[in-house]
Amino acid sequence: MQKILSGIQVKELDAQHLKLSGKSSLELMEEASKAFVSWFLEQEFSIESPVQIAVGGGNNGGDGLAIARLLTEYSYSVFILKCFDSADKLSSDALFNFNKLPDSIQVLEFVDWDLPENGILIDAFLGVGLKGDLRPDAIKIIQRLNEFVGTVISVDVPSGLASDEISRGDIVKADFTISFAFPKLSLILPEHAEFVGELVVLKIGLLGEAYEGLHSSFYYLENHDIPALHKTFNRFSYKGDMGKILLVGGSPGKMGALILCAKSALRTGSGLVTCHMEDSERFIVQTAVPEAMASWGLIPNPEFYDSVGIGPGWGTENRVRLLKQFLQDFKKPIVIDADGLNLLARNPDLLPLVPKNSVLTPHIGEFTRLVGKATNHLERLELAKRFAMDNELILVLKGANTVISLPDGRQVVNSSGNKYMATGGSGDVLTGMITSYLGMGYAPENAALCGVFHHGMAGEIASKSKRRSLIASDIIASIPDTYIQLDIS
Ligand SMILES: NC(=O)C1=CN([C@@H]2O[C@H](COP(=O)(O)OP(=O)(O)OC[C@H]3O[C@@H](n4cnc5c(N)ncnc54)[C@H](OP(=O)(O)O)[C@@H]3O)[C@@H](O)[C@H]2O)[C@H](O)CC1
Ligand SMILES: [K+]
Repeated sequence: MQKILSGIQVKELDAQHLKLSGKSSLELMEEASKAFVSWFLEQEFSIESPVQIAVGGGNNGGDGLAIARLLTEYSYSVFILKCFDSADKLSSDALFNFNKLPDSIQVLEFVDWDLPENGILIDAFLGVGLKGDLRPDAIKIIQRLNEFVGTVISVDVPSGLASDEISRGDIVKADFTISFAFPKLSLILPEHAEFVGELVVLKIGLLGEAYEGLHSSFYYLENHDIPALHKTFNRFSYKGDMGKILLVGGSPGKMGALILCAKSALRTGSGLVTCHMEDSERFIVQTAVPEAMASWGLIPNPEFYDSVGIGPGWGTENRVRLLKQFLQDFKKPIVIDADGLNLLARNPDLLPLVPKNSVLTPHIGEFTRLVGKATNHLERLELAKRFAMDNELILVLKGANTVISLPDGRQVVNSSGNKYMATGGSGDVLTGMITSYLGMGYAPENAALCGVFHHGMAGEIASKSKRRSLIASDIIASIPDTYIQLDIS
């Protein structure tokens, strides 16, 4: 997994990397710009779309100038919007690329810019070199850039966004942010989602020895990390190997949550799924999910199950005794979600009974009730880290970039998923997936990472054809495609 570095560390990395690799910063700029252009070409933006590139005086602007030159090689009409006073204000690498601009590129003073109705705006005004509060001239430029109605693509970070803290005020609102090497911490904070748009991270040769030497407790979970986290099964495997899991949840009017959870566990690969619920509701499960078994009345024998998932749609009335008994009887890691978490929040004496390395999956509301209130997401992530370490639990804080806090202090930021997944039942699907992996004998950390990643990826696949019409069942229906696309048998 790739480490996520802070803005200050990026500076350190740059200097160290150049020293150790013998590469020049100009070579690195060319590499970053080429990676950007490869991504740009993959999007198949119309060649008719004029491309405006807002260029600042630092190396972010230098990237923009190199991108401009490279894009003309692919017949795009490119305009440079000068957001710096004069060439003598440019960094040396930016100046080099300014002088290499082909004559076909028109260079406009920012003040002379007539906002076009459409097209593409590449924002290479300010990158990670932003220091302190924005100066008034920069604020004016950003406000103007935000009046553009076409597609806005920010280079490395949306201009005006600070790398390591919560930013407020004037920041470019991008449709896409194309960040180099690894995401900067601020790009994954929900407070910045409206500025970052869709985040794309492009690999550049910055990740050698110098990068290895820098410490961070934040990691980024991507496609290529996933296959190694999975267990493999052979042709002698039988349904018992694929795990026997118990899902406890549902209540009158909320049986859908348990059903989604069960279906998702089955699609994830569980061999045997049993749902435990109130007597009155058992027919619903038996009808909706014929592959699952139903249990009601007496508490099922925990010895029989490889893992347990508790909470979806469960309600909190008269549940404490049952939850306590599960926690006492079941010694292996379990998954706790939704009302299971609300019960823990109201009965903190139960927390020490939760088996070590269990996976808790709160959304922000549940997190606040269970762990505490934070004034911003950075603070919340710090609370999450402490909670996971102190209680030796895995805490999956759900959101646009779900963060998995591990008992050893690492915090893993998920890269899959999108805005269309914010729909009822999406969390129940995740609970089914993680419980399923635990039941298959995955180490709890791998179960949480695989569950979160495949869940997000299934949502991405489903939303290609569903967009805002996406419902939780569509995520379940796309789980098989995640295995196919990642070549997992
Ligand atoms: N290591 C990498 O990953 C690579 C990074 N690249 C790109 O480089 C930028 C970082 O470049 P840097 O030159 O360090 O800084 P920026 O271009 O982001 O910013 C410097 C310019 O910003 C102006 N500035 C700074 N603070 C303010 C402010 N408060 N208000 C207004 N303007 C501000 C500054 O102006 P000065 O007059 O103060 O000097 C500069 O003009 C990184 O983000 C990547 O895009 C490489 O190209 C590839 C490898
Ligand atoms: K930028």
